[in-house]
Amino acid sequence: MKTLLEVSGVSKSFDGFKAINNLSFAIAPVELRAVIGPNGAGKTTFMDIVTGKTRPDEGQVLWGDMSHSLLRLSEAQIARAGIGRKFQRPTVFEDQSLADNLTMALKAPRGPFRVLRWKPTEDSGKRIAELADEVGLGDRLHRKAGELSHGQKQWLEIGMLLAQEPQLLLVDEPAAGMTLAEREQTTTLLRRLAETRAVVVVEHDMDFVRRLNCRVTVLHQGSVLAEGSLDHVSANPDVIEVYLGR
Ligand SMILES: Nc1ncnc2c1ncn2[C@@H]1O[C@H](COP(=O)(O)OP(=O)(O)OP(=O)(O)O)[C@@H](O)[C@H]1O
Repeated sequence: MKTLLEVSGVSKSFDGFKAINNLSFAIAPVELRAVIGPNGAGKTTFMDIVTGKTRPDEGQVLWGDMSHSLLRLSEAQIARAGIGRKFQRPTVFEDQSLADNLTMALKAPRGPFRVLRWKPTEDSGKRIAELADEVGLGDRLHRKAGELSHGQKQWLEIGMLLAQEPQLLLVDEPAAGMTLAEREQTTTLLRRLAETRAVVVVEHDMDFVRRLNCRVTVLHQGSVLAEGSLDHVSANPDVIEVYLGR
């Protein structure tokens, strides 16, 4: 199997506490993966390490066909290499229209001078409409982002990430604060996005994870406790003890 991202033997301590402990994780170029685990299992720290926000004490993080190490790259370089991260709280510009938000995202990524040189073209207009369609907001392009529901803001932000054409999308607790209908649409969206790229979803909501219908990695005390289908990991006595059974 081809691997897009390979994390191997990674550890990270904070004041002597091992938040990540000899963690290994790999994802294919086209794959949807859910990461679950109790509070403090290391899920956020794992994403911080992949995106360059936190430097591990040991281990490797390798990326792409050429297995380049990400460890020496800055957060901005890692984003440009093709890793997009969606934080839990949406951070869209509420006073701007959806089209303006998406325009900023199109301009943003590739170095500071791109913003200066960037001019709207017919192509960029088309791309903005495509991005809005892709996240189910095609009919709201000229509405202000502040008028969107919480779930719709999350989709807009995913659209803004897609503007940068990430090969790997990391999504932190998308279901939080969403209505049931929004959660259902979000699972559909994430599954569709993962048909052409790698998507890692960190989530506590087990119904949401079930609907993602993908391979699940269970983290516990900074290591992988179990991996496989949700049914497989749910039947694991260790997983039941530390997470699902509580
Ligand atoms: N910058 C930091 N300084 C000190 N301790 C930290 C830091 N970042 C994380 N930790 C600790 O590392 C452990 C793992 O935290 P992390 O946030 O990665 O877990 P998590 O699985 O994302 O939890 P949650 O589900 O609650 O978001 C926790 O015990 C946390 O307190």
